[in-house]
Order: sequence, then C-alpha cells, then structure tokens
Amino acid sequence: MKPIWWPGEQHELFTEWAITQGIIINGVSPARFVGRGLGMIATRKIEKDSILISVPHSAMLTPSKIPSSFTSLFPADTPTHALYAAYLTHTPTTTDPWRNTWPTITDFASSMPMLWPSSFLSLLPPSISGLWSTIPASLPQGKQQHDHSHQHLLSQQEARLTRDWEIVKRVLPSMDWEKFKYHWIIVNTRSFFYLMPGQDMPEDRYDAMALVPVADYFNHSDEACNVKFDGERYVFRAAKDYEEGEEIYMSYGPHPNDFLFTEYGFYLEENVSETLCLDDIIFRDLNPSMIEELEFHKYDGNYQLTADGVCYRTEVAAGLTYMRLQEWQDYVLGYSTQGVDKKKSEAVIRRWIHTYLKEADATIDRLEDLNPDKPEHQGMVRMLLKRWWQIRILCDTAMQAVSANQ
Ligand SMILES: C[S@@+](CC[C@H](N)C(=O)[O-])C[C@H]1O[C@@H](n2cnc3c(N)ncnc32)[C@H](O)[C@@H]1O
Repeated sequence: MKPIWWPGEQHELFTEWAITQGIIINGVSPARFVGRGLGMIATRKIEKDSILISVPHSAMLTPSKIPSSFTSLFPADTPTHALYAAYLTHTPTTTDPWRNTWPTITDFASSMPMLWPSSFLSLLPPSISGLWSTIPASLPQGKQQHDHSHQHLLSQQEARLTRDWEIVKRVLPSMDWEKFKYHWIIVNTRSFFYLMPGQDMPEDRYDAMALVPVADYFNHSDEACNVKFDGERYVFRAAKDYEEGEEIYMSYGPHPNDFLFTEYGFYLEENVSETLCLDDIIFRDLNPSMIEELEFHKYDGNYQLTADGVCYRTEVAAGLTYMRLQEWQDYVLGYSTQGVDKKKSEAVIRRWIHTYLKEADATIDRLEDLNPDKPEHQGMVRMLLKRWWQIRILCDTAMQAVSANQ
C-alpha cells in the first residue's frame, strides 16, 4: 500500500531517472504535503550530518548545458533567467521526467500575485503592490521618489520579466508569451545560487543561478538542512536528526513574508526574518528639506518594523521630526551625548505604526466584504486575509515593544 504522502507515479519515475544521472538520494523522498504541493520527506530516521541528497554538476541545468547554437542567438549580456526560460520554452518535451514533476501554470495561478487579476492588486500588502488605501497615493509635490528595493516588490518582479521577454522576443519572435512566462516562473521559484569556485560574482546576482534536479523539491523554512556546492556536487546534509515522516526543508534565504509571497507564492506562519517596510509612511510624513537631510546623511529609506520594534534608521528619521536641525545633525554625527527624546520619538514611531495598522484594518474590512464566486478567487481572499492578520498582529506587537523599549 502507498503511504498517504505518496507523490504520484511521475515522481517515482523521475526518482529512478535521477539515480541514473548519478544523483544520490539517501533516506528521503518527494512527498505530498497539504498546502505546500510536493516537498521532501524523511523515509526513515536520519542522523544529523548525513547526506540527504547529492547532485553532480553534470545533472544540473547550468548556462554551459544550453547548446551554444542556442545561446549564441542572444546578446552576450542576456540575463541567465531569460536564457533558461527561453531555452525551456524552445525545447518543449512532455517526456522529460524532470519537467513532468514541476507545478503547472494552474498551480501557480492561485498563489503567485503576478498572475492574479488586477482587481486584487490593491488588496495585496503595500510592500508588494506599492499601493495604500488610507494614505495619499502619490508623494506630495517636491518630494522625490525613493529607492524602492525594499518595497513595491511586484513591479520590480514585473520589470525583470518584461526586460527578459523583450530580449527573447527580439531573438525568437514566434515564441509563445504564456509559455515563456510559465517557464520564467519555474526558474524564479526553483533555481539555486550557482557560482563555480573561483568565479567572480556577476554584476547582477540573479545571473548566478542553476536548476538542480531533486533538490528543487525542498520547501522553505528557517529550520533548514545544510547546503554546499563545491563545483562538482551540490550536497544537502541533515542539520539535525530527523524522524521518519518528518518534512525536511532548506532555506531560500532570510526573506520576509511579503518577499516570499511575491517571489514564491507562499509565506510562513512564523518567520524569523519577518519585517515590514515603513518607507512609504515615513516619506509622506516628512517635508522635502527633511528628506534631503536624511539623504545627505545616508539615512533615507529602508525603515524596518519588526515584532521587536523599529530599526535604528527609523529612530533617526523620527528624531528629525521634532529636534532642532543642529541638534539632530550632532546626534547623527555622534557629536552630542544627548541623543533623542525617548517620549517624543515613541509618539512619532507609534503614529507611523498606527498608520500601518489603519491600513491593515481597512483592507481586512474590504476583504471580509468580498464574496467571490470563483473558488480560486476565494483562495486568494483567504491567503490575503491571513497575511493581513499577520501584518496587524506584527504592528500590535511592535507597538507594545516600542513603548516597552523607551
Ligand atoms: C523549490 S519549489 C519546492 C517544491 C514545490 N513545493 C513543488 O510542489 O514542486 C518552491 C515552491 O514550493 C512552495 N513552497 C516552498 N516552501 C513552502 C512553504 N514553506 N510553505 C508553502 N509552500 C512552499 C512554493 O509554491 C514555492 O514557489
């Protein structure tokens, strides 16, 4: 009898194929997990430090695996992501055992915000959408747009996809957009950091990527197995003892939930890297000369809110709202021992957090009023509601922490 986590025949066939490619699979198997698609399960007790999976370089999809007859069609500076997506789209094969294990576009449609209908955009967290319903949409005149790398994640992702598609379309005009987009998402959600020993980091970190069969079953968690690539093999080792039936995770990086939501179509219940970005709120609260002052001292943007309170950059920005300029400059440059007025800073920071809380309450109300017919839209509403409640709770916890810290 098959275990309840049995992944399905195509995954068994793929595992057999993987072994013929020199991939070592040791005490683990792909398995089905509710809400996570496929993942990796321990099929027996596993001891800390033992090898779980070892994938030879020869089995990986790296740029050198793409025939030069294909690569040479593209400009030399073509992003690796674009090249992989184009190659996978150009060489469709329904008999490839590896590709038969990948999620379908329908699997992605319900979880990846980039595939959601535009009517859902304003319901996404502002770090993802760049949109707020309770504060002015655009910055008042005279205020510049700031570095958005910590927020507006969806438009950044769309810009990468559009850039890649523009390049590919010029070289292969008959390529199908929908198929390209699907493979682009496959690469986005399943690639691994890849740099040969001694190789320089490319200018764009995203170019250092490869696809690694079998290892791409690992789901993400803070409690992760150990991963090492030595140029010959990608090796995954147990970071602790595992019981039979336990899911084994790897880490995709120290990402906050809004980043995971945008890039991978899921977020964690508990996330040690969880943070919210206060930039939009703070920039709208400051006048142009204050923003200029923050820029001059390199304290403009990247204002982080965590359950423990706010980061130092946010405290510096808060000080500027009530201190005399000379006093604030002396504090920032370390010339004064006086520091900030804790009570005044607390009031400003609490006001900023309260703005986020109001946004969460307003969006939760809107989501609760929605009654979509389509089951996939109902799933999106559930996913959004859960995320907004996480945001609300984080704001509440941070508010208490800010008061306790002062
Ligand atoms: C590298 S793949 C992992 C295998 C994938 N679950 C599958 O079914 O093929 C990455 C994708 O797995 C899912 N995922 C990863 N970690 C997850 C987690 N902790 N909870 C829910 N889904 C997760 C997301 O859909 C993500 O885009």
